[in-house]
Amino acid sequence: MRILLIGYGKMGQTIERLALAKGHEIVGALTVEEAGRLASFTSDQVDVAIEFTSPHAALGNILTCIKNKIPVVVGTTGWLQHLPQIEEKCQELQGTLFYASNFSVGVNLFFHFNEYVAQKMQQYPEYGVQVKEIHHVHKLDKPSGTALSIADGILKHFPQKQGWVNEVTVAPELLGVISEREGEVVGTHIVQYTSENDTFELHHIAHSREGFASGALLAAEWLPGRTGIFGMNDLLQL
Ligand SMILES: NC(=O)C1=CN([C@@H]2O[C@H](COP(=O)(O)OP(=O)(O)OC[C@H]3O[C@@H](n4cnc5c(N)ncnc54)[C@H](OP(=O)(O)O)[C@@H]3O)[C@@H](O)[C@H]2O)C=CC1
Ligand SMILES: O=C(O)C1=N[C@H](C(=O)O)C[C@H](O)C1
Repeated sequence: MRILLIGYGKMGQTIERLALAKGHEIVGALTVEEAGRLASFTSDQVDVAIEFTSPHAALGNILTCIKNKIPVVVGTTGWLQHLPQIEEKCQELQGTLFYASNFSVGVNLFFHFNEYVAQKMQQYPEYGVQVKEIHHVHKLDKPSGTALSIADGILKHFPQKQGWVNEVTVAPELLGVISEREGEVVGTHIVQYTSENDTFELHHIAHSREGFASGALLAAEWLPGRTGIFGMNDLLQL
């Protein structure tokens, strides 16, 4: 497959390594300096683009790919407020987008178990719930995209909670989502239920970026030939 990497940082470089090992071709790897080159690529040259850049760059990159009929896999977090605009463009131009707050198979299993546990725990009001995420100090967005997906999965089953706040809270109508930035931590997510008597946790620790990269590559192999907006549930059928 001919892959265009949009973003050539920690994720772009990990994806390149795994893609070359699987026999794929990298037709370009764009950084900030070369961002303007994106518009010149067409679907004749690229089978799929993989976008891991920064929250403020994702919207423009996605719209350019849709305009140029290049299927695009997006891992960048912190841009979901623009989703309605992207959905509209995608429908208008028959575009192809795959996005996930986290491409690791383990985290997507975690999402599944998180919802199962939330559904059960909602029946036991003596337990409080909170989400915690820990990432490296370079991360630009908070809470992490993964923590927001986890929060959505909890809020769906806790009708008494009206939303989340990015701090510790004891307000029963709010879900606390705590963000910590520490050294080079790849990505840790914890859901914690605590009563006066005990605490139990769902805990996911990414040991490296390979899990994210191999998931993004799986999505890129699956995507060409499809039209619409897809995510990990479509790919993994969990
Ligand atoms: N969904 C998932 O599974 C995962 C998502 N992420 C998310 O992916 C994103 C990137 O992470 P990571 O690789 O660690 O970040 P890095 O900072 O290591 O790399 C970002 C790269 O994007 C480039 N870039 C920034 N803006 C543009 C632009 N407009 N056009 C082209 N390239 C651009 C940067 O260029 P330059 O080198 O010139 O600065 C850099 O090469 C983050 O939002 C992160 O949260 C991360 C891991 C997993
Ligand atoms: O910025 C990162 O590094 C990561 N970002 C994603 C997120 O915001 O959830 C996924 C992963 O945790 C690593």
